[in-house]
Amino acid sequence: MLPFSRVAILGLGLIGSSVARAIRAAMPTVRLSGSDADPAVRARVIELDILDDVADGAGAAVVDADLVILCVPVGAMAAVAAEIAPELSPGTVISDVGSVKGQVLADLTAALPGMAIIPAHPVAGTENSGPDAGFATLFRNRWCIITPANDADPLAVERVKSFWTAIGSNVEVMDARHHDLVLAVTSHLPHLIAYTIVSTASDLEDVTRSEVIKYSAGGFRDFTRIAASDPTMWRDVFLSNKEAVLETLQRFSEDLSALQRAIRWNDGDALHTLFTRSRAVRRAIIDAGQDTAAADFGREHE
Ligand SMILES: NC(=O)C1=CN([C@@H]2O[C@H](COP(=O)(O)OP(=O)(O)OC[C@H]3O[C@@H](n4cnc5c(N)ncnc54)[C@H](O)[C@@H]3O)[C@@H](O)[C@H]2O)C=CC1
Ligand SMILES: O=C(O)C(=O)Cc1ccc(O)cc1
Repeated sequence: MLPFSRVAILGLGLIGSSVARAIRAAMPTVRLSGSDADPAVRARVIELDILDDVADGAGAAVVDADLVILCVPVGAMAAVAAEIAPELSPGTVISDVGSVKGQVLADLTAALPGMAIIPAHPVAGTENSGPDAGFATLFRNRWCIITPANDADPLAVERVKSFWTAIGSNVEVMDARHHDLVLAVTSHLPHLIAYTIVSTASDLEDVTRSEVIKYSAGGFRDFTRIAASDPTMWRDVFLSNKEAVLETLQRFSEDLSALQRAIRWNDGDALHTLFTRSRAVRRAIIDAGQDTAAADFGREHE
């Protein structure tokens, strides 16, 4: 039996449109509605024909839905929740895909008292945005972390778990605060570092912009992919996960200072030890089947 039969998706960019495509592929009988604040996105989604019904407003999209998924930047979750509040039927499950969970759980709980709120974070994405960037296999074999409050309805949690499993994800349930700490290290800090490196390189006065582009081999090129990620989305991530990001950044700055000292004092052993440890982390990720670059390449050519 399907966990949900009428799903509404609010925010039809990379993630919202991918969720829609994945539902169509895995659960074709589910009735799909949705909306987006941007009229150009709504028009494009109608052209792409990935939903049964594209409404002009979020309120109209959620009428009769048994699952509503908010796929907007984390800073817009509270406003969207307030907009849909009067239109929700009792028993509707509310979820989201935000990259930060503590703030979103608090915002949704405040705006939708008494509703079943089961936040989720598919740890899958790309640097692209908008409905054309989405694809049905985005969540296949990727983790989706579900972060319900302690007193959440266990049946609603099970239904959201089944939903993500049906579209190919591996599901883990975690406390929202713990999620935010883990993701600060594995996702938010790396994005901050990529934004900084690209900005530093293009600011350097003795290296012209064209040289940065011309000689952007290997490492720098990889950083530019991450640094091309959506500015609104990432502004919201850093402002919503301030505490964990600042804590992680403090640790990172200390480690960077230690490296600086090792280089200054020709401490080759310290450098070698650190680089050896890092290489082991990369190998562990590959052994665990979590290196997604090859998989992404495969998908683009499916
Ligand atoms: N991009 C990624 O790789 C991943 C993103 N996420 C999360 O998914 C969410 C969506 O991100 P993307 O799909 O990448 O962004 P996107 O920029 O591709 O799509 C977001 C859409 O939300 C719409 N929107 C913004 N404010 C709105 C409002 N008040 N009402 C209705 N629609 C509104 C925008 O017009 C846009 O079409 C974010 O919370 C992000 O943190 C989660 C996993 C991966
Ligand atoms: O493109 C990449 O490398 C990403 O890291 C994608 C991504 C961005 C944000 C998330 O919350 C989850 C995944």
